[in-house]
Amino acid sequence: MWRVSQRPDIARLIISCPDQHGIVAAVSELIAELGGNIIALDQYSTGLEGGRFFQRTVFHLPGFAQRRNEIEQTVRERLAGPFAMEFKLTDAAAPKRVAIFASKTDHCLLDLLWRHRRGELPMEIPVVISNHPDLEEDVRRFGIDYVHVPVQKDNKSAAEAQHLEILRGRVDLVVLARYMQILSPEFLEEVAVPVINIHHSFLPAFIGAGPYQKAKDRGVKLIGATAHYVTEDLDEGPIIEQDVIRVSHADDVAQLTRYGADVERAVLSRAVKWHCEDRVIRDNNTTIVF
Ligand SMILES: Nc1nc2c(c(=O)[nH]1)N[C@@H](CN(C=O)c1ccc(C(=O)N[C@@H](CCC(=O)O)C(=O)O)cc1)CN2
Repeated sequence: MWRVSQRPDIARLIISCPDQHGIVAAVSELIAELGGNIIALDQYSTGLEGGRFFQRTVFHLPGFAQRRNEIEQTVRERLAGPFAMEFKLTDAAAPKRVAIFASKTDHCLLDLLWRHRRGELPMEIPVVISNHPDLEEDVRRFGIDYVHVPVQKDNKSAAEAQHLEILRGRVDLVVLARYMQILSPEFLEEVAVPVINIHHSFLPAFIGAGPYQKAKDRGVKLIGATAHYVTEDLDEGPIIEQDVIRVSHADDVAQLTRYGADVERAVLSRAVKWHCEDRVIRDNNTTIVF
């Protein structure tokens, strides 16, 4: 039994544009004219008066892979131009190429590798990069390449240059699985693909380092985790997914860290899966998740 995400000839058209009458009709008519059959469609509008419209359309189109360039050009001419539309046209059968960055903490990294091995995440993992050697053996057991790139205060730009050399042309997404180095604006510009981070707090609470200690000191009754796109503003990027778990006064920081780890890895895996399925659309500093 094919899962939709694996079947050949399944395309996804992701659009955003100023809202106006006739967008859904125009998209549907064009897909039908091209010989496609819509199998899923989600849309959202922030309002007709000056609002923006977002839509994710999944359709079956025999020979899509061979006709992709022609279809993309037709979408550009018939939709993007007339509706001032931004769009992305993807092949659902083409897994996203995802590089994972990690430091010493293993739970988020191993959760992604384990779910990937089980076929739960529609992605390929060409490489894991870490600023520590600790996790190399674990990663290689999954048959995945591991590159140790040490990072110190005085060599950050050289380390990032090495990262870019490893990643160039090989990835569609970078995931920071508790990677404990702040990425420079230059790196984010150069890598030119989305970067997803898991922050171990329920943002916007407790931005930056040591959120579990901050949570303990504040006496919160809920702790959480947040997966977000990375921007140069630390932990302030568009939120993709969050979750929380109850805690009590009796829990010390070590217990908060243990409870939090389960939330972090579930939140990150959901965010990565939804991104790989083209379900997440950025709208300034927020996201729409279909
Ligand atoms: N440009 C960005 N880079 C990173 C982000 C981000 O949002 N924008 N998120 C962090 C992850 N993170 C919290 O989730 C985080 C990681 C590291 C630090 C930090 O202070 N790092 C120090 C070095 C610490 C060390 O060597 O152990 C530093 O980089 O100087 C704060 C928050 C990942 N990167």
